[in-house]
Amino acid sequence: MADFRNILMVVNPISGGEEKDGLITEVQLAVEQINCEFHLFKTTGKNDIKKIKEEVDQIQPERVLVVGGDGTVKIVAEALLHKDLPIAIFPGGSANGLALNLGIPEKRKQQIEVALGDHFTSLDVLQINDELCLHLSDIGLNAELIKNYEAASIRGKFGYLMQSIPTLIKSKYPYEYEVEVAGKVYHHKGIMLAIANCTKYGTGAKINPEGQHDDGKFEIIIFKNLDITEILGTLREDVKFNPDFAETIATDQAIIKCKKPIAFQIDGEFIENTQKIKVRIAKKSLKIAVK
Ligand SMILES: Nc1ncnc2c1ncn2[C@@H]1O[C@H](COP(=O)(O)OP(=O)(O)OP(=O)(O)O)[C@@H](O)[C@H]1O
Repeated sequence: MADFRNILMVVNPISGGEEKDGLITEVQLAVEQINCEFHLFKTTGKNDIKKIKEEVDQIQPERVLVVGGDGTVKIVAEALLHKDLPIAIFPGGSANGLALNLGIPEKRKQQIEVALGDHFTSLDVLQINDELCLHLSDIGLNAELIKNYEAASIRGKFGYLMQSIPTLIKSKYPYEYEVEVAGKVYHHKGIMLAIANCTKYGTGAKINPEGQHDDGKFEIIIFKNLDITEILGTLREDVKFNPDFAETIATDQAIIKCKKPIAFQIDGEFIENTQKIKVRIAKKSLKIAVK
């Protein structure tokens, strides 16, 4: 176990709709048992990046524990950018895609062991326009679904399910994408274009079988149609896409243009309707505790 003096725990109190006091108490006990000072910061949804930066500057922790979903991990990552400070993830959102990709255990005791342990991975991060992306971003139908989910009042997985049929009915797909990679321009029509740093969504759907979070590359995957058999196939571990369904381009930077503004999401948060996206990778920028 690593040697700590201060640990900061950042908790999103509303993520995943679950109560987190039990987890906080358990982690606090484990931290105090190793004679380390425990500091707690609860996000408010307003200016959290700035406030976490201030907490970190004041406390000078050796590790930051994050309790929340992908959106919360992203907030913490933005606050810690360019600092060599490892984080640990306690999956606590309705979508925990990054934790799933990194194999963070499901049992609390093991999560605490990992969080206070000394095994790490170095995650590449993507810069997409002015935003950071740790995991997965997409332009098209899935982002449209997230936009509708965020505008509705029902949270959690059921909330997504409730929005899926109206999204399918209202969306104006196929969308037209122009992808510029290494001086080459590709034109595609499809239901969605994913920008993937990892392999899976938080639902377990494996949309980027070739992806690795630390290889200095990301994948652009264009999904051409709503083939339900292929979509269900992404739930298998050994996914192989039919080229009529999906096409993949691996790169370290790209420019994506759309004919009309299309819904665009990063790590499960709707960003805006957009027509142009610039993506580049920053290699191994975030140190995360893993098994
Ligand atoms: N106290 C708070 N009240 C309201 N929103 C908050 C609060 N703290 C953080 N947030 C917001 O929560 C979002 C991140 O949630 P996260 O993705 O981690 O969990 P989630 O359960 O997956 O979320 P969602 O159900 O919205 O997908 C960010 O938009 C952040 O600004």
